[in-house]
Amino acid sequence: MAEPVLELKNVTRYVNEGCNIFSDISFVVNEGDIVVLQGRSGSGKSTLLKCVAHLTLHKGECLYRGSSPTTYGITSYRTKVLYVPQRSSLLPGSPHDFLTTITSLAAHKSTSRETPQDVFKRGLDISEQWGVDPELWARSWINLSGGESQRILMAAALALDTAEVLLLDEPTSALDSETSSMVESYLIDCVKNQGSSLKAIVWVTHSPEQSRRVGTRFIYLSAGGCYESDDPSALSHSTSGLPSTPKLHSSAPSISSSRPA
Ligand SMILES: Nc1ncnc2c1ncn2[C@@H]1O[C@H](COP(=O)(O)OP(=O)(O)OP(=O)(O)O)[C@@H](O)[C@H]1O
Repeated sequence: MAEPVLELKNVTRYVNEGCNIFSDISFVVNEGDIVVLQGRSGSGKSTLLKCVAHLTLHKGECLYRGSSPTTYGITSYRTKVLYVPQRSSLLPGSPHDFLTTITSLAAHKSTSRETPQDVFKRGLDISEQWGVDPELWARSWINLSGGESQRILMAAALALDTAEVLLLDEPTSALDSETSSMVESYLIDCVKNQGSSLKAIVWVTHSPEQSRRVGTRFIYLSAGGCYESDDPSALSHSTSGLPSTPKLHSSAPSISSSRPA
C-alpha cells in the first residue's frame, strides 16, 4: 500500500474573528499521488497551498511523514514540501542568484550533498529541455516573460532535488500547450520513477483537460470545504451546490463530499 507522505487535518484559514476562507480541510496525500486541486476563482486554492507550505497563518495541522513542520524545523520542512508559486515577480536578482541563495541555506545543505554547481547545471539542463535559453538564468526575474519565469522556477525546484512533495500553483498557466505538455510529462515521470526523490504533487489548475492528463486524484474546494471526486473535471459540469462567487464563510466546518477526502 502507498505510504502517506502528507496529511492535512482540519486546516482552517481565518481572516477575521469567525470568518474563514475555508474550514476543516482534511485529506491525505500518498506516495505516487498527483492530487489535482480545483475550485472556482477565489475558493482558496493558493491559500491552501500556502497553509501547507507554512507560509500563512492557519489552524489545524499539516503533517509530513507523520510529523509537524516544527518537528523538522520550518525551513527544513520547506525543502521537503516545496511550494512553487505561480509568479516569480517578487524575487530579487536573477534565477542564478536565487539558486545560489537557496543552495547556501543550512536547511538545503543538510538534505543535499550536491554542490551548488551541480544543482545549477541540472536546472539549466531541465529548463533547456523545455526550450529555455541558458543565458536567461543570468537575467533579472523582472525582465523574463511569464512563461520563461514559470519554466525556470519549476526547473529550479526540480534541480534542488530535495522535495518529496511539490505544491504547484497553476505551474503552466503562462505556457503554450506544447511546452505545457513537456513540463507535465517531466513531472509525471518524476513521480512515477521509483528512484526520484519526488513522491507526490498537489497541483492547482483551472484546466479540466490538464486535470485529466496529470491527475491521479481530484479534490475540489467549494463552499468553504472540500470534496474528492473520481471525475477529473467535476467542476466544469457541476451546476448545483457551488456558489458562482465564492464568499468568506462565517461558520465552521462545511465539508460537502461525494467521497470523503
Ligand atoms: N490575507 C487575506 N485577507 C483577506 N482575504 C484574503 C487574504 N488572502 C486571501 N484572501 C481571499 O481569500 C480568497 C481565496 O484566495 P486564493 O488566492 O487562495 O483563491 P484561489 O482559489 O487561488 O483563486 P484563483 O483561482 O483566482 O487564483 C479570495 O477571496 C482572496 O481575496
